Amino acid sequence: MLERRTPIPIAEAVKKIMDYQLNGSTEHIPIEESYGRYLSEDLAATSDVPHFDRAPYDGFAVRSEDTLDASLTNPVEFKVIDHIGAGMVSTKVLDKNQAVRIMTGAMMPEGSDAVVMLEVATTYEKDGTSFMSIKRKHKQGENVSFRGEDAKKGEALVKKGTFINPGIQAMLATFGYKKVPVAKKPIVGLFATGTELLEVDEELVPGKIRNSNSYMIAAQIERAGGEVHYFGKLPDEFDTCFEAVKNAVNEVDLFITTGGVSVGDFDYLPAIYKKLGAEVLFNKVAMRPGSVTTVAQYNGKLLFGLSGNPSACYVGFELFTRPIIRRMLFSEKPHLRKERALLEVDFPKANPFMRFVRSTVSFENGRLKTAPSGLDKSNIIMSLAGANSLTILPGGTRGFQAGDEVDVLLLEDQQGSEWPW
Ligand SMILES: Nc1nc2c(c(=O)[nH]1)N[C@H]1C(S)=C(S)[C@@H](COP(=O)(O)OP(=O)(O)OC[C@H]3O[C@@H](n4cnc5c(N)ncnc54)[C@H](O)[C@@H]3O)O[C@H]1N2
Ligand code: MOO
Ligand SMILES: [Mg+2]
Repeated sequence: MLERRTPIPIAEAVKKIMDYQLNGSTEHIPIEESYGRYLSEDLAATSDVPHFDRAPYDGFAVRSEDTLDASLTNPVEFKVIDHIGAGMVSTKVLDKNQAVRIMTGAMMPEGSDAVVMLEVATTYEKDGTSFMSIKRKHKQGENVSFRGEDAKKGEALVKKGTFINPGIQAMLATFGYKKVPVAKKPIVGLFATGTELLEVDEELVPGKIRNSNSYMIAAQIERAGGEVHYFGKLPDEFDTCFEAVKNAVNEVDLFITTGGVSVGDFDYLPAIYKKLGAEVLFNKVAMRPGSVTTVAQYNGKLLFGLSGNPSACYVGFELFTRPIIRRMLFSEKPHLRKERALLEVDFPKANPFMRFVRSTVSFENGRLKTAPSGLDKSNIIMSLAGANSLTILPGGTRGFQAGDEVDVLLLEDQQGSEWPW
């Protein structure tokens, strides 16, 4: 007899997964390789930045008190006693009406407390000695980049779990991180199931299709921050699949299969979970697409039985697998970022289940708007290419109209949501 499946609300399904407090771990990698990884420790400033007062302009370091009488009608003259570039340190101590020619980035000489920009100084020589004069006064601290103005030692800067962007790389370098503590990428195992599946380089033959899910999911795993361990494709044969899954699960942190989770005669995943003795957390979710998404727990490992239908598979990954990967990357906001957007088209048909429409969000006059990125059926592949978001249409008895404000989940965003449900 056909097993009846009871759909559970999506929030409940996501919660059941997130209740598995899978821990991330740290590894130290060369800073050159850290772009695109996730910090595994909070970052604080290990020194003041800059760690000395310095000139932000090319010009002359002076004592501001010596400039007080300078005016258009009364130029004040300074004797130039030294000449330093960035990285050089003057050994001179400024005395009355003395200046040091200084370049951007050089340390302020002792005694100086202001910088005269080259453009406002008149320079000349008398008997082989350099002088400059100015026609306006400079305040104490004028044109000085002070120690600690960028960061103070001990100041909290970035939280762990943050995506390392080019700016964070600059920060890491500034604080001397030759090796960077990052979250180890969770290893996500992947099998595609289906006797109909051809390899990418195989010619099309009647009844068979090229396996696209593996490549799609592999890219999604990488986008989420995980490492793909692709085991290949499997035919719809119980024993072959059972043995393959049983052996593969032990080699990875999380495990994904695509296909074979529905109620077809060759949909073996439910029976495989049963024979393994895995605990099924849910096997039906009140959502479209991806309603057949099945998640099980086996020896503390989560097994994601994603639908074979490409769009259902895609959505199932983003809603259920992505957040646990991000959690293992120490993120405090592991779910897709949720925003409000204006619908650009009508969806007249009511749907009992919550729908996730592959969409393109864009900005118009500072407001987000959203439109489907293609045909909205779960077996459709082409609509995935332009999808940078999932538009959420809650289930119920009514449809939606262009101009309605709806929630969208952003797929390409690093900020995330703490809990979007
Ligand atoms: N009687 C019912 N039939 C179906 C139901 C249902 O509730 N009752 N649910 C439908 C829904 S919704 C979905 S979604 C699919 C889920 O099917 P499976 O997860 O079991 O996946 P398969 O049957 O293996 O494949 C479905 C579909 O996707 C194609 N596919 C599979 N793998 C790949 C791949 N790697 N690359 C590209 N395309 C793939 C496959 O050829 C099928 O066309 O079940 C419905 N049926
Ligand atoms: O799981 Mo199916 O629509 O729900 O694609
Ligand atoms: Mg099936």
